Amino acid sequence: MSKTLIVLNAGSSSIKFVVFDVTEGKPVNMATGQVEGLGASVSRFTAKDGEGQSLGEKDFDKASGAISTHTQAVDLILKWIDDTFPGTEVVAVGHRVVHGGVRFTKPVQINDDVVAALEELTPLAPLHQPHNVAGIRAAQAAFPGVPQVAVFDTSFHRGHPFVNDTFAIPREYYNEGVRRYGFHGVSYEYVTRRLKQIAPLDAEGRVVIAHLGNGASMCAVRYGHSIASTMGFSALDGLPMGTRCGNLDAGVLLYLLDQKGLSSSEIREILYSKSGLLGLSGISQDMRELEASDKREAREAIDYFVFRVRREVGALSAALDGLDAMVFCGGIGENSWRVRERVLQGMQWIGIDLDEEANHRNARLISSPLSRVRVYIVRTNEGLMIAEHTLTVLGLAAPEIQAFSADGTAAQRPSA
Ligand SMILES: Nc1ncnc2c1ncn2[C@@H]1O[C@H](COP(=O)(O)OP(=O)(O)O)[C@@H](O)[C@H]1O
Ligand SMILES: CC(=O)OP(=O)(O)O
Ligand SMILES: [Mg+2]
Repeated sequence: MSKTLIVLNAGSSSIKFVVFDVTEGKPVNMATGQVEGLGASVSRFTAKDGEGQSLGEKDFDKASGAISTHTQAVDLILKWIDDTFPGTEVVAVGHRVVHGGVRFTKPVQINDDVVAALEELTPLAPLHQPHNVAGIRAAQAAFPGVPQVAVFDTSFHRGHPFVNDTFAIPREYYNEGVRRYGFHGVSYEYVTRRLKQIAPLDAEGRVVIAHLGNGASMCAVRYGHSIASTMGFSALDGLPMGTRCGNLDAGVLLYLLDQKGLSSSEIREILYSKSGLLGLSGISQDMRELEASDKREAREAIDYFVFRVRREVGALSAALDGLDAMVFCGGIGENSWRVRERVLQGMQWIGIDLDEEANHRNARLISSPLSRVRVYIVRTNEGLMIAEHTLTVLGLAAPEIQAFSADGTAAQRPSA
C-alpha cells in the first residue's frame, strides 16, 4: 500500500491542499487543490495533478449542500483523496501555520499543548491563525491517530538581529512579544534552497527576495539566513497587498479611533480586508484585473505597489550592506513581467540591469550579462517545503531530505 502525506494551508475563506506520495520518504506531488468560498453561498472545489492537469472541479451551493466550515472542507478533501487515490494510507498531515510567536523556531509535531499555544497567538494574526487552528482541529477529527506537524511562517525569521526585531516603544512590550516577526518564511526557505541549487555563489551572498502574491512581503537574506523582513508584528506591515494596507503611520490608527470614532473591529476590517490594491483601486484586489483595466485608479494602485517594492529594494539592500542577487516569487512576482519591469527599471545605480526579453518570457534569470546583481524568478513551493519538514520531524524522511531539511532552521543559525 502506498503512503500519502497531506499538506493543508487553511486561510480565512479557503483551504488549499497538496497530496504527496511519500512511500520512498521523498514527497512526490500527486495532486494540488483547494476549497474556496467557505461560508459563502457558493463554494468551489478544484484539483489538479502534479503536471497541472485538472482532476476535477465542483461547485457547492445551498441545493447541493453548501460548505460553511473548515471541518466540512477537510472532510470533503479527505473523501476526494480517498476516492481519487484508493489503496493509499495517509501517514501524516503537515500544516502551514502563520504565527509561531517566539516559542516555535522550527517545525513541531502537534499535540494538545501545541494547539493551545497556537490559539494564544490568534490576536497576533487574526486573518490567518484561527483558520490554521481550525484546519488542524478538522484534520485531527478526520484523521484520528495520524501524526500532524505545524510548519511556521515566522520560524525562518527568528534569527533577526535586535534592531530588526523590535519597535522603538517601551521595552516591556518587546518582552511580552510585540516584535517584528516577519512572515512568508516557508516560501523564503524554499526559495533560498532553490537558489543554492540554481546559483550557489549568489545564495551565499546578499539577496533580496520579493514574495509578491495576494499577501506580499520582502526579505533580506545573507549567507542563506533572513536578517530583515518588510512584514513585522502582523501580516499587515510592509508592502501593500491584495486587501491589506502595508506600511502605515501609527498616527492614522489614532485618527481613525479618535477622530472618526471607529471601533477596533471596524479598523481591523479596513486594514486587513478593504485596503491595499482593492482599497486604492476600488476595483479589485487581483493584479491581473488591475493590469487589464484602463481606469486611472487601477493604474495608481499598481503605481503605489511598484513604488513600495522599489523602496524596499533600497532599504533591504542597506540592511544587507549591499546587494548580490534578487529573486521574485509569488503569483505576481512569478507571472507579472510588467510589475517586475517597472520595479527593476532605472536600477542601474544599485547594479541591476534588466534583460527585458528574458523578463517578458518569465525566464529564470532576467538580468542582463552586464548586470552586477543577478535577478532570478523562482517558482515558490510552500507545499513541498511543508511536506519535507513534516517527514523530517516525524523521522519518515529519506536521508537526503533529512539532511537538507535540518539545515535551515532558526535553531541552528549563527547569530546575524
Ligand atoms: N499572469 C499574471 N499577471 C499578473 N498577475 C498575476 C498573474 N498570475 C497571478 N497573478 C497575481 O498573483 C496574485 C495571487 O498570488 P498568489 O501567490 O497565487 O496568491 P496567494 O497568496 O493567495 O497564494 C493575484 O494578485 C494575481 O492577480
Ligand atoms: C502571511 C501571509 O500574508 O500569508 P498569505 O500570503 O497566505 O496571506
Ligand atoms: Mg500566499
